[in-house]
Amino acid sequence: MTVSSAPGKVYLFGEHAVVYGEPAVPCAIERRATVTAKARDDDRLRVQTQDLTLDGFSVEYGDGVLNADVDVPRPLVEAAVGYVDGAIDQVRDVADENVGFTITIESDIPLGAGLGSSAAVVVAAIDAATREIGIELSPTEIADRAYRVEYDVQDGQASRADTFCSAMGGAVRVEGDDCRPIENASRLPFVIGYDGGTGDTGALVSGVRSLREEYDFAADTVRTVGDIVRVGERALAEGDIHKIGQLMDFNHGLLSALGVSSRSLDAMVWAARDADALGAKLTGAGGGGCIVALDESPSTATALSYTPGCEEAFRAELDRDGVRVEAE
Ligand SMILES: Nc1ncnc2c1ncn2[C@@H]1O[C@H](COP(=O)(O)OP(=O)(O)OP(=O)(O)O)[C@@H](O)[C@H]1O
Ligand SMILES: C[C@@](O)(CCO)CC(=O)[O-]
Ligand SMILES: [Mg+2]
Repeated sequence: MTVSSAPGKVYLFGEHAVVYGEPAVPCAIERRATVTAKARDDDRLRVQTQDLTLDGFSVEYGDGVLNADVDVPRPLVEAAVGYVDGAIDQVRDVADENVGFTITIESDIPLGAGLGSSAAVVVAAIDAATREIGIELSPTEIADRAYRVEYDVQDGQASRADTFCSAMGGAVRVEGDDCRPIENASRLPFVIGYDGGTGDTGALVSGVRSLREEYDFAADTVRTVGDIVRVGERALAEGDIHKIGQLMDFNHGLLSALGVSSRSLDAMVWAARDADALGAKLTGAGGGGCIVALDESPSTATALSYTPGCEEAFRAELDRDGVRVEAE
């Protein structure tokens, strides 16, 4: 039995635009997905997951047959196991044989809410399952294989940002295939607001793609997000936290123009701004889920906890650890 974990993330800047080759800066946070992999005698895959939304179900499949042990609609089960299934396909590709596994997932990353739960689950699953059969992949190799899974599940519309960040930890910079850690990133006082909802990453990415194809000004908006990131990474290197906050606000405005915000995300962003946060924006695919704000004081978290539509507000520290083995 092997246990590995990998962190979720927030985007300081650049989600969506990163899909079209602009740079982005995601930062790993101390909320993790933990995956236990146990090799089986047969070549089947059994997935057990404990999660707020899925509320604990397990499925088993092999030979194209999928059995859920609870009465969950089949499309939901298929969607839910798509990432794990893809991760195990990658492990089988590395091993060059059809190894079977029982996979158990525990995660404190809200699902489908912009904190990169999918990337964390895939990265941790690839690490745990390869180690379980005696193969040790480097974090960059895990990131690359996890990216291929996200790319497939998101119908060919994915960047390397979430998976690279989860595998490496810390703050990272991703531009196309160029992925690198940001050394000595200044400490950022992240506060997260969560509306309890989710966004469909694939559908939101498709929406931005259509706007970009239809309007030159939408394509310009995507490029402008890239400009914000380029200025933002200099502010990050200089530790200019006020400028970082201002650029986060600008980035949120452009994401909103691209149609990926929502009433509750906007309400949480404005609650944070009213509480004198240095900046606030949605994080990840949007549509519903989480915002990230910068505030050293408790004001933003308190204001968010009284904001209608905000289900949970919490502080998140940068997690310098990427994927790591917890038990072997
Ligand atoms: N605890 C879990 N157990 C099983 N599958 C999970 C778990 N957490 C996440 N997943 C998988 O990840 C999917 C959610 O990924 P999605 O990309 O939509 O959102 P996200 O990664 O949380 O947010 P974003 O990509 O915007 O940062 C779930 O539908 C499920 O397939
Ligand atoms: C919206 C997006 O940019 C981030 C989702 O966390 C999609 C991706 O990069 O694959
Ligand atoms: Mg995701």
